[in-house]
Amino acid sequence: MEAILSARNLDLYYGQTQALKGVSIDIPAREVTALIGPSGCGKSTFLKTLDRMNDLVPGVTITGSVQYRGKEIYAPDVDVTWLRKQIGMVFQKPNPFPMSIYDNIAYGPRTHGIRNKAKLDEIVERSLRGAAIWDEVKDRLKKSALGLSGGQQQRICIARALAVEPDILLMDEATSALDPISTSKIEDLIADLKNSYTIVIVTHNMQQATRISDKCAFFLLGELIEYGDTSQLFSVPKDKRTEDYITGRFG
Ligand SMILES: Nc1ncnc2c1ncn2[C@@H]1O[C@H](COP(=O)(O)OP(=O)(O)OP(=O)(O)O)[C@@H](O)[C@H]1O
Repeated sequence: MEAILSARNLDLYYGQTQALKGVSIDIPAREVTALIGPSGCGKSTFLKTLDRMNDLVPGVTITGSVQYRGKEIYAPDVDVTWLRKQIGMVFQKPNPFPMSIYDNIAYGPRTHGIRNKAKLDEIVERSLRGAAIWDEVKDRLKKSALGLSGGQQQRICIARALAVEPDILLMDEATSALDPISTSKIEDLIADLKNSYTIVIVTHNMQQATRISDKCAFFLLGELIEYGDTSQLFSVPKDKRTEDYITGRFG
């Protein structure tokens, strides 16, 4: 297995409160890894450590190691802008910028210095196609992204993430605010995207984890309890606590 992201003995404290306890994990390239576990167990915190989003939170202390393609992402010489270009994030609530669909997608490439109109047009079309929303928006690219439905807005956010050609996509409960049809479209999209990208998702929905993930990691109270192939984790969990969680005995 080629690990694209590896955490070792990762501890994270918010002030005095320990939210991650000695997490060690190898996340494979071009697969979907799902992080599951009850509310407050540290799933989002762990996801955010992977592109250093916790750095912005005052009072956070992080020890241990996270490597992206063998490079320590917490090393002092790491350019966080570069890191976040490699590792994109899609949030729970669709958050398109208050601007046109076109400008939403062109935003990232423009900040990275691309000005050429033909080049931007190409990136916008490729990204919207990649996020399976081109046909729905191609005739209204100059209209505000805020006029789209929630499910469409979320695909715009995925397209915006794809526009800077990331290596990895992190998704924090990216479908929990969406209706079942939009959810199913995004799940289909994730299945397509894993041919080209590594995807790590946080989900509360265990059916979703079984439908779309290859690997699954179960967290409890900041600890990684069990990690393995999704089919195995859900059919023959190794740890009693995993079994209790997936059978609905708690959480
Ligand atoms: N910015 C913060 N400051 C202080 N404590 C925080 C902060 N963010 C999260 N926590 C705490 O860290 C722990 C883990 O939270 P986290 O959001 O990572 O859990 P989660 O598993 O993603 O939960 P949920 O499923 O409810 O989103 C919780 O106890 C939470 O209260």
